[in-house]
Amino acid sequence: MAANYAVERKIAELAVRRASILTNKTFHSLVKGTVSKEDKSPVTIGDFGAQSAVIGAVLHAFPGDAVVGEEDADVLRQDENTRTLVWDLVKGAVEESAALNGEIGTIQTAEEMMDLIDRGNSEGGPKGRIWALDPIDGTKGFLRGGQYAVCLALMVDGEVVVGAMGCPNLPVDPANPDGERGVLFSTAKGAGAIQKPLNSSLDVEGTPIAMNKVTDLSQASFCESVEAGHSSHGQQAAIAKALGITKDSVRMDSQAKYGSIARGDGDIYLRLPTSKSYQEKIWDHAAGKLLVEEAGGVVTDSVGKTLDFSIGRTLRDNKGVVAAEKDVHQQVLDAVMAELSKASL
Ligand SMILES: Nc1ncnc2c1ncn2[C@@H]1O[C@H](COP(=O)(O)OS(=O)(=O)O)[C@@H](OP(=O)(O)O)[C@H]1O
Ligand SMILES: [Mg+2]
Ligand SMILES: [Mg+2]
Ligand SMILES: [Mg+2]
Repeated sequence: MAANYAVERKIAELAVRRASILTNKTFHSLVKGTVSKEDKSPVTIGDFGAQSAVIGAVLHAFPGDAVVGEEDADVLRQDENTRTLVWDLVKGAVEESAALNGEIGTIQTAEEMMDLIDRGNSEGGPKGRIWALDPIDGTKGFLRGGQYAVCLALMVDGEVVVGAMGCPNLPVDPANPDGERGVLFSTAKGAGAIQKPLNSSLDVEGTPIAMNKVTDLSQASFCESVEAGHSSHGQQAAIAKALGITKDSVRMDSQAKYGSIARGDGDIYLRLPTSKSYQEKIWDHAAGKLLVEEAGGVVTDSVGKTLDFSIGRTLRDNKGVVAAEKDVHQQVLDAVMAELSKASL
């Protein structure tokens, strides 16, 4: 019988929940402790804190597992002020999530916190149990008050089998955008996908989610990145035209895009390569891709190849992402390939 990964999924949900408490606190505090990384992208005290909160939970439950995490603790080891800010956050989140600590443990000291962050240093690969973690996906969105997500997935022998995603700023009910915010998505391979309010009680099972059945592609809508540097907006507009799509795209940061199409807020998510050299990171796609597949979608790269999570920290054998409901994915992919081939002529 195939493994159902119910325990891993539960732990992933609890880990993401604890980290979301932490990021939500950072979001509402004046101090974000933003530091610029080597590639000029931002990282905040929330990113570091969330990485330790999640890895602590995963390793408490599964001490032998490996983790590919986006961040490392170098800055915190060098800069006492930032370290103290992050440690205050982590301590607070651990205290506030006391009801979860029996299953996901605590973090006792700033040293332990930094060691946990650095346990995200796995190189990934084709064998064994490896978690992929993006402690804050869409850090720019986080800083501008838009969408962001805490994203965690388990890969076994290079295949994504569990995903959990906390989206603290996403409306629980898309029809009521001014209502309650904070959504927890989760999924396991072959077991479907659900969403529940991030602050629901622990025994709430969640509501199954499914992609829209698209019968007429011209009525479909895109979910797209905010940053023009992350996906080519011009080519996307041309693809929309080719498919007869006239609805405005919904723009949002982070893997909340995968969550949104998985629950039917939009229909298609494209990430069109903007540079030949950029390699997508596994933590930017692992949880979201399984959510979409388990909600009735297909996810490939921009030439129709399966995303290969088994070759390290990046998706270096893939270019871009095309995610759509399974009956229309091929049609969308054809339009994407036709448009991208013009650029290489
Ligand atoms: N050049 C380039 N091309 C493609 N992708 C890039 C690029 N640079 C960064 N990133 C990664 O994009 C992650 C955020 O993606 P989003 O879809 O949220 O982008 S956007 O802000 O909505 O445009 C972002 O994730 P976080 O760093 O976790 O925020 C990056 O890993
Ligand atoms: Mg980043
Ligand atoms: Mg990211
Ligand atoms: Mg990130």
